[in-house]
Amino acid sequence: MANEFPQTLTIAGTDSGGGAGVMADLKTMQERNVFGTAVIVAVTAQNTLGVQDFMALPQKLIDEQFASLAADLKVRACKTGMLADAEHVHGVVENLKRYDFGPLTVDPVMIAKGGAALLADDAVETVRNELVPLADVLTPNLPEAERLTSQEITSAVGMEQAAVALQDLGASNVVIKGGHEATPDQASDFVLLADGRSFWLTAPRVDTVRTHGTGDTLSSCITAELAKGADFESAIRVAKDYVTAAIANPIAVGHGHGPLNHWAYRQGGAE
Ligand SMILES: Nc1ncnc2c1ncn2[C@@H]1O[C@H](COP(=O)(O)OP(=O)(O)O)[C@@H](O)[C@H]1O
Ligand SMILES: Cc1ncc(COP(=O)(O)OP(=O)(O)O)c(N)n1
Repeated sequence: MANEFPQTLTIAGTDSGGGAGVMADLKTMQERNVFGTAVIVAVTAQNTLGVQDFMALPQKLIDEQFASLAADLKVRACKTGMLADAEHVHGVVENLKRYDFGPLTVDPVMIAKGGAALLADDAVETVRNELVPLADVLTPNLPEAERLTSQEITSAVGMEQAAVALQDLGASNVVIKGGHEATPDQASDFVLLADGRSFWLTAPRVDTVRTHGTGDTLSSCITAELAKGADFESAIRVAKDYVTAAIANPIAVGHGHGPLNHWAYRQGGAE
């Protein structure tokens, strides 16, 4: 039905602390005026200090969540986040091939800011071979781009080369996030679009530890914009402004890597 309210889907893990994973995704989707749904792949015991424990759900229950959504809702865009291990990456890929949930944004989550592994080491190959080729948008941070390309990235040129390598693996549009870059002044992401055009998105680097869930927030905002019909370039540009505002207007929550301010963009926070 053409006039159905835009519906989105996140396929990821939960964060009991509310700052990352499915929680960050749904907050972002709500703020961007789309209806958010979720397939939970893993449950973490997590707060701003780190990940204390996690468990992936049985694949059968994950398959059933996909089937429930497909039987009723009209999802227009979806994203993946924490997928835990090779078996679950493969199971999610099978479901993404089975159902049409619109353009797919893949955030290839591997390691949380506190250092906890959210993807088993041997699953990187499954992400590279099975999930990346399905990605309409791929949003690795620098360590993830290095793992996926098996290349060390030490410069802007290295980010540009990695984006090309990731397109060669089958991703259509690539955003290499520079949050982990050692630049004191700017947070710069490199974007390579499917048609070959490329550009840098640059924002002032905020000197803060409240950066929990930045990657999730960026990728779920891209998903929300795509669900509303935006083209890939516009969706990525809005998402960069959204995450920048959410980082630049911090809220005091927790004692470690605090979560973002998901209201900031709507309230006219620095973009
Ligand atoms: N301190 C910061 N100041 C401003 N922008 C930031 C900061 N840290 C990250 N970002 C931005 O947040 C987004 C997510 O990047 P990143 O933190 O690298 O992802 P991830 O959470 O997956 O590690 C990117 O647009 C990046 O440039
Ligand atoms: C359940 C869950 N999913 C993803 C992450 C990582 O999120 P990210 O946006 O990369 O944020 P940081 O971990 O870098 O803060 C997570 N922590 N938990």
